[in-house]
Amino acid sequence: MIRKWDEAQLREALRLYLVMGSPNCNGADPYAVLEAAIYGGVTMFQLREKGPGALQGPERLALGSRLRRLCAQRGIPFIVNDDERLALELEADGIHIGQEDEAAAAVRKRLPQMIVGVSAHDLGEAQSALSDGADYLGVGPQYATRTKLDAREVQGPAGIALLRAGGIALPLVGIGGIDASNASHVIRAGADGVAVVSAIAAASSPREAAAELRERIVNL
Ligand SMILES: Cc1ncc(COP(=O)(O)OP(=O)(O)O)c(N)n1
Ligand SMILES: Cc1ncsc1CCOP(=O)(O)O
Ligand SMILES: [Mg+2]
Repeated sequence: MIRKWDEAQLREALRLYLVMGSPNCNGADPYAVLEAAIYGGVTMFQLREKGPGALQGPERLALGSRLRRLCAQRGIPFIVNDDERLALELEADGIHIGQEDEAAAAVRKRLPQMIVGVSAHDLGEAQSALSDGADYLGVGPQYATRTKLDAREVQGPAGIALLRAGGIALPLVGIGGIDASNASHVIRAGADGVAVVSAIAAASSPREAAAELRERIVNL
């Protein structure tokens, strides 16, 4: 089976991963936020339309199609959070699922062509995700976050170092409370990149916020 993104390309794409939906954009148009963020250096995008005020039904689909098209035009992977049906409708490049979502092995089997990302909080979950066929891991929360109210306990970059020391070589990103001040610690712990919501989506200039993050990640 031919996948559009091989492992090396995926590792590169995970470098600066923007995760967001309309509730994260401080009233700004998510399209404008994503467009600016890509100019600033974002390399992958996940539509996570979740939380108070999240769009539903046709409005969600319409937003998803606009963002999907933008990612295709700019050549960056477009991932959908949680919702397999929406991922298929939007012809997404991938889907991200957590420990409380559908079983990763079943999703992998149904969607062999897609990038499958899985949230992992410890070595056991990372090993299961690997044997279930995950393409990458999201590991966190690295730092305190106000974006995900049901997030697990903060683990810090040490959580990533533990996975690497335990033999997990899969592409992975840190997520949770990451901004330009702490991103380098996450990369140094062994992550391929950082996944960010508010540090870019809620910034007064998403373009500048993305550029600053990128600078901190690339010039270590
Ligand atoms: C890249 C990335 N990592 C982790 C998550 C969190 O997924 P999950 O645990 O399923 O929580 P929700 O995002 O669904 O609230 C993610 N979305 N992306
Ligand atoms: C989706 C998710 N998963 C773990 S923490 C988190 C939210 C990260 O948001 P922020 O980057 O604003 O802290
Ligand atoms: Mg989820």
